[in-house]
Amino acid sequence: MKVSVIGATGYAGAELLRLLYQHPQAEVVHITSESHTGEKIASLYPHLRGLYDMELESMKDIERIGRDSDFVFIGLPHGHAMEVGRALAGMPVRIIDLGADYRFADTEVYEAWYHVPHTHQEAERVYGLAELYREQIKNAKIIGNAGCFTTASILALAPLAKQHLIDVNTIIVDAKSGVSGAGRSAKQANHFPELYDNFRAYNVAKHRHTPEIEQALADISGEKVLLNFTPHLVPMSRGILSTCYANLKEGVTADLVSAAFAKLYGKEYFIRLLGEGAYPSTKEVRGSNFCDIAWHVDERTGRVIVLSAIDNLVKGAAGQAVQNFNIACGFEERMGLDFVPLYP
Ligand SMILES: NC(=O)C1=CN([C@@H]2O[C@H](COP(=O)(O)OP(=O)(O)OC[C@H]3O[C@@H](n4cnc5c(N)ncnc54)[C@H](OP(=O)(O)O)[C@@H]3O)[C@@H](O)[C@H]2O)C=CC1
Ligand SMILES: CC(=O)N[C@@H](CCC(=O)OP(=O)(O)O)C(=O)O
Repeated sequence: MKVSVIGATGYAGAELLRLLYQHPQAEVVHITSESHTGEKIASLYPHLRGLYDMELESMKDIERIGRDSDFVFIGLPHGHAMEVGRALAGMPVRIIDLGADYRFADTEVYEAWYHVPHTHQEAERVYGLAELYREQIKNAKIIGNAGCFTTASILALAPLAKQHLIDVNTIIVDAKSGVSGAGRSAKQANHFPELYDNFRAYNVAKHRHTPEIEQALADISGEKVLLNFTPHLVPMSRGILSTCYANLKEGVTADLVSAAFAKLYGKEYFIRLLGEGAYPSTKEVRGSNFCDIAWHVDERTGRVIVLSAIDNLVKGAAGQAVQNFNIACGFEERMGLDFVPLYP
């Protein structure tokens, strides 16, 4: 398959190049950047030196890139992928967008939280969370790859929402991310003295991943879902740990909770069920496409606490995009993704 990466100079795009390099069925034909057109990717990411020889191109001639490609991966900030999607709409090329433009079924929700007009409302799109939307992904023209915090949090709660074991309107998601989640461009909050030896929450009660988690859990449970999501920034480069709380319904036991996880994920290679009472950690999934999940039933409070860990750049972005690419192509889902986590 000929593939191109739009926005190859971002952290998500560069991680895609790392993964695609050793994918046996993908050949990268175009990589783009608007601010480094004409340069080699290794001048920006020396870890890729010797691996990609082509120059970064502008995406101005996106139709030509689309004609040359079976798949286009987009790693642009939200609001920009829609322009690419519209330009390629009449062509056979398929699209996997790592940003938020194609994640929402209801574009009014997107507009309300992202504060930009949705300019490709008619796009036929599917939500790209591989384990939960596999059937829809198979034939999709446009895949809106799930977000990073959202992947960790939805996967943690989906079995309980699906089996109606929790009151979905009592959910609290408390998540922590490494700083690569914020992208490569310089921001004061990500400056070393602000980050180092520090730990803080941000965007409380207003983070854009809130409606994305609500959308997926509502779809899975068949109920309207309102929840609280609080992200935190941790001074590490990669990794997300999501701690999710919900009230258990009357009579729900720890065994029922464990059975719900086994039923939904028992055959999922990339979801590793650590079981009741265990503790996933970001380092145990680092560099891999795994999502490690454990759960704790607190009989005293009647709550369940689910913990999930992913690498934000892999299962939370580029790895999931390749997993979706594999599904869309009918390839073995693990193809090019069978990494042992980089530990310690
Ligand atoms: N980082 C992460 O962990 C995750 C990121 N994502 C999503 O992936 C996308 C990229 O994120 P990330 O790689 O972190 O971001 P970066 O800030 O690291 O990279 C952004 C990329 O977009 C390009 N770009 C920036 N502004 C514009 C513009 N106005 N027009 C065209 N291109 C532009 C940049 O290229 P250049 O300036 O060279 O042209 C660069 O390639 C985002 O939508 C993000 O939400 C999703 C999940 C996780
Ligand atoms: C640490 C950090 O800043 N994380 C980003 C989320 C990651 C991202 O890029 O957003 P998507 O997953 O929706 O694409 C944030 O909170 O906005």
